[in-house]
Amino acid sequence: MPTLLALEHLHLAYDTARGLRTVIPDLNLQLERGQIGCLLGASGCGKSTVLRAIAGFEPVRGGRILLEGRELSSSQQQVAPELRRVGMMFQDYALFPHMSVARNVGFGLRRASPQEREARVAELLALVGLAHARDSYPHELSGGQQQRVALARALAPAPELLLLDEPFSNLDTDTREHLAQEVRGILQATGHTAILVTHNQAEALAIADRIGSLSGGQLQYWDSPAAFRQRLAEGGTPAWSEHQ
Ligand SMILES: Nc1ncnc2c1ncn2[C@@H]1O[C@H](COP(=O)(O)OP(=O)(O)OP(=O)(O)O)[C@@H](O)[C@H]1O
Repeated sequence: MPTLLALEHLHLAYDTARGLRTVIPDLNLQLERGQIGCLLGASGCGKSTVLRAIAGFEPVRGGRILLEGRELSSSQQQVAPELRRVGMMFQDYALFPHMSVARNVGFGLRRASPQEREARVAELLALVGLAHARDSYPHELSGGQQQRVALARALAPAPELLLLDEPFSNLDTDTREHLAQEVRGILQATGHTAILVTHNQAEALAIADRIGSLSGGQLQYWDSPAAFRQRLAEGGTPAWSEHQ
C-alpha cells in the first residue's frame, strides 16, 4: 500500500514567555493508506501537539508533513486547515447541543445542496448505526452514541485522513473497547486512514494496525499489533502505560 501520511524530521515548538519550547525535536512516521495508526504516550509528551500540527493548527518549525506526497506543512509553508482534507474527532465529542443529530452530522457540508446533504447525512447515520436517532439531540444520547455522531460528523466531508484525539477516554472501559472495535470496523469498511492518540494499550490493540510510543519527542517503535503484543509479553512497556 502507498504511504498516505509522512512526517519527516518534524520539529514542533511553542512560543512561551521564556522563549521557544521544543516539544517534538525530530519525529519521523509513515502511515499507509487504509491503515489506522496509534500513538501511545505519557501525558504531556506531545501527542495532541502532533495531531494539531497535522490538522494545521500548529506551525512546523522544521521538517515537513506530507499527505499523498503533497506538502501540507513545512517551515516555509502552511496549507490552511480547511484545505487539508483532514478531519478531527476529540474526546469531548464537541457536538453542538442545540442542533439535532442530523444537523450536527451535516454541519461540515454547508457547500453541498440540501438534497446532497440529506443523502450524505442519512448514509453516515446508517454507517454508525444511528439512523433512528437523526432527530434526537446530543443530551438524549449515551456517551458511546454521542461519540458515533462525532465520528459521522468527522467523516461527512470525506477527509483523506482522520485524526482521533483520545476519542474514547470519557467512556467506561467496556464501552471504550467495544466502541474502539466498532470504529475500526467502520473505518475499514469505508477505507479510511486514521491516527489515534491514547494512553490506553487495550484501546490501541482494539483499533490499530500500527502502534507506536512517543517519548522524548521521538517515536520509540511502530509495531504491528502482533509485534506490540510480543513487546508487552517481553515486558517492554513504558512505565506510564495503562494495563486494561
Ligand atoms: N499552547 C501551548 N503553549 C505552550 N506549551 C504548550 C501549549 N500546548 C501544549 N503545551 C505543552 O506541550 C507539551 C505537550 O502537550 P500535548 O497537549 O501535546 O501533550 P499530550 O501528550 O497530548 O498530553 P495529554 O495526554 O495530557 O493530552 C506539554 O508539556 C504542554 O504543557
